[in-house]
Amino acid sequence: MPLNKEIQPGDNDELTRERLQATFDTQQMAAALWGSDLARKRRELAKKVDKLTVLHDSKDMSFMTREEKLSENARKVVQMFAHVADIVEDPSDDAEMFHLSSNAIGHEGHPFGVHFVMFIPALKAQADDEQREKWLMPALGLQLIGTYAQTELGHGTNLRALETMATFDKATDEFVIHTPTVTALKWWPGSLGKSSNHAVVSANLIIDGKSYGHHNFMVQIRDENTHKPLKGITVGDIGPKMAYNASDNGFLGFDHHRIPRRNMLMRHAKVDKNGVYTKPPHAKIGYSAMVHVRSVMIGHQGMFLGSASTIAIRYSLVRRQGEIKEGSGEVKILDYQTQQHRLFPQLARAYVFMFAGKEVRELYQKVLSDMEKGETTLLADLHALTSGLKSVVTHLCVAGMEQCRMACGGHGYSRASGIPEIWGVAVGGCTYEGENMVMLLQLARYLMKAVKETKKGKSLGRLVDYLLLPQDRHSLIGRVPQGEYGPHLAAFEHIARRQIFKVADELTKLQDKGMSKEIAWQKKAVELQRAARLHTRFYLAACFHRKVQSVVDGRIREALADLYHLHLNYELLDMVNYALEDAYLKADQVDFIREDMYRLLETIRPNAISLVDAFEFSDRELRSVLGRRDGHVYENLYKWAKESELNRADVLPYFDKYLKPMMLAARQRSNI
Ligand SMILES: CC/C=C\C/C=C\C/C=C\C/C=C\C/C=C\CCCC(=O)SCCNC(=O)CCNC(=O)[C@H](O)C(C)(C)COP(=O)(O)OP(=O)(O)OC[C@H]1O[C@@H](n2cnc3c(N)ncnc32)[C@H](O)[C@@H]1OP(=O)(O)O
Ligand SMILES: Cc1cc2nc3c(=O)[nH]c(=O)nc-3n(C[C@H](O)[C@H](O)[C@H](O)COP(=O)(O)OP(=O)(O)OC[C@H]3O[C@@H](n4cnc5c(N)ncnc54)[C@H](O)[C@@H]3O)c2cc1C
Repeated sequence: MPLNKEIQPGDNDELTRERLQATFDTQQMAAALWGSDLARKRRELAKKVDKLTVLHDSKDMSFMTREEKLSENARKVVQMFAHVADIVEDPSDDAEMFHLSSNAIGHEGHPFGVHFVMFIPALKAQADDEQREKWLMPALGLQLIGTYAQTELGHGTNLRALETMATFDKATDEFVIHTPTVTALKWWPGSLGKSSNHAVVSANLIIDGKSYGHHNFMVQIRDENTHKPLKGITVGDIGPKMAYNASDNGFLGFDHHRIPRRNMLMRHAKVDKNGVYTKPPHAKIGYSAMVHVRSVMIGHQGMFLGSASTIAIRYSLVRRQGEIKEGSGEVKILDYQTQQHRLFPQLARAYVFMFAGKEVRELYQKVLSDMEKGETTLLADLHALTSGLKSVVTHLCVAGMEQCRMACGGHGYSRASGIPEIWGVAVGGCTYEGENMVMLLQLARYLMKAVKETKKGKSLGRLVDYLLLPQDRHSLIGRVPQGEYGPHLAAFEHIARRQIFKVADELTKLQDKGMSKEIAWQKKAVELQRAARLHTRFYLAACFHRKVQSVVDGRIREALADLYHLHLNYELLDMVNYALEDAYLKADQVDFIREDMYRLLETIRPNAISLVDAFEFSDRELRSVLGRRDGHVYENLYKWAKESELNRADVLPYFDKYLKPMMLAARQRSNI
């Protein structure tokens, strides 16, 4: 039995030979990546989706208009729910459902995207028991379609400036929801434009003329039967986007629209019938749906980068171009060192992002169950961690995916590669759920508080314990045996700690000179976001270390360790300026890191296909001609191109309408 479990009769021979070189069992690696239970469920659900033709794309989405895309994905999502009990083991398991939707529907969006990822989590965390009964149960039972309407045309980041009003009317025991200006229109919510009939709406709570800041309200926006907007509500689609065009992101305006008082989500903050307001136990508890998405995004983004790496690495083993030694025949492009250097570090990042995604979900679950008991101590840690990870992971993912696209040459630019769409979806993640730079500055706030605690000999939390440790003056990289690469990890720690203390000292100096805290913050904002990035990159490297250490099977651990060591080298070189500034690393150590990285590229090369096969993306899920498991790329690229709508006729009307008359006229002129 070969160790790579993807080998099948009829596959491209080149790929089979590559797969036979695996040093580990790909299904065991899949278990390390996804968790053994989820890996098994993914495998089984993919097989079931393969058999259920009603879940298959009716044609490649690249050849569809937006309306066709919306309709196609609405059709598939309805079929998916109709068959869900036969396909998944536990429909209430978000991870299993996500993988089902990834297989059957893809990532271009569908009417229930925000319903599951924000609307339901908002109800779970913020609705009281009676409200859960009223809306959560119908939402889970698909009796209604919900969205999360927070961002406005004028403001997305600065939530304190949101303008939508929810004014309490004591006489009728109602809130009057109103959009006072054009900039107050809700703008962007997913599935709002044409699909949803309910929304969790963020609006400023106003009682007796006093504003209590924004709170969340349940608002029905469309009639349950006719689907027409209710009186006092204007709603529509905001138009085409870079990608994600099967989602109808929308706008929404209210003209003194009335809802019952009990439509304010009241698990934590409350308003009684006399207009008496009760504060929540934590000022930011109403932000929980955002924290939820930030926590799931990390693993999803890792998956997007894993998909792009799979496509590029498989294709690089099919594509031959040029010779390394003259006369010895064209080589697979993955045999070029530059191609390996382009792709393997992205593969390593995909792995670690998936591991970090798992860790952060565990912390989220813990915080959620604490919150249920009114306990909010870990909320700040979770906010800091998710803010940093969300920003660094999305940024590195899209940079990595772009490398994958370019590594596929011309065919990478074609939608047949599958990379443009997932890149477009992933890059949205740099903006949604908190613009990256803004979220890095949120983490920086936490880090600056941590420095203050450290100076008192205390730690703000587990994530920043390392700030209490003393700084070494010189790195031991290349000075001691490599072992588990401890000196490399220590270098990540050193770089992060130094930048964090450096910027904290600079802030103090500016304030000592009389500058206000806010202006000093502005003067150092770029350095602050750098501190946040370095802290997060250290977290990621340490997470990779924890994962490798936890693996029991020797062959899996060895293959993972190669990726981990490559990651350490590659990322350190990417941040090397920070280590050179204080001469922590010497030039010869940088050379040592480089040479070790080149060695690791060669070590990883024979396992490359098995490391991507271990993601176990089905062809249906990958939606890529270049990334096909069987490697039959060229004949299928030709087949795909023939499906282009432009090939429906040899001559298209625009030729007769514009080009032919122009050429005829030009010929006539030349005959005169
Ligand atoms: C069938 C299908 C099945 C399954 C489907 C499964 C999955 C689906 C998959 C994909 C999903 C599909 C689609 C999803 C795609 C997109 C969804 C995107 C949705 C959105 O974008 S919603 C809108 C998001 N908006 C934002 O993120 C706004 C960003 N801004 C902010 O968060 C805040 O304004 C802020 C944090 C920047 C600042 O807030 P503030 O002004 O109120 O606070 P301060 O800066 O003054 O800070 C004060 C204090 O509070 C702390 N703080 C801030 N936030 C939090 C928090 N969340 N938790 C805890 N603490 C917080 C902050 O740190 C300060 O603390 P300090 O101690 O005073 O320093
Ligand atoms: C695909 C997609 C789906 C979305 N889905 C939803 C949804 O379902 N529901 C919803 O409510 N919203 C949704 N959004 C909106 C999204 O959450 C916001 O666009 C996002 O939070 C960024 O806010 P903004 O657009 O106001 O950007 P801005 O804040 O205007 O950002 C513009 C620039 O200003 C900078 N900037 C802003 N503030 C600061 C600051 N304090 N310090 C330093 N720099 C700053 C930013 O870094 C950025 O460079 C979605 C957006 C996208 C793209």
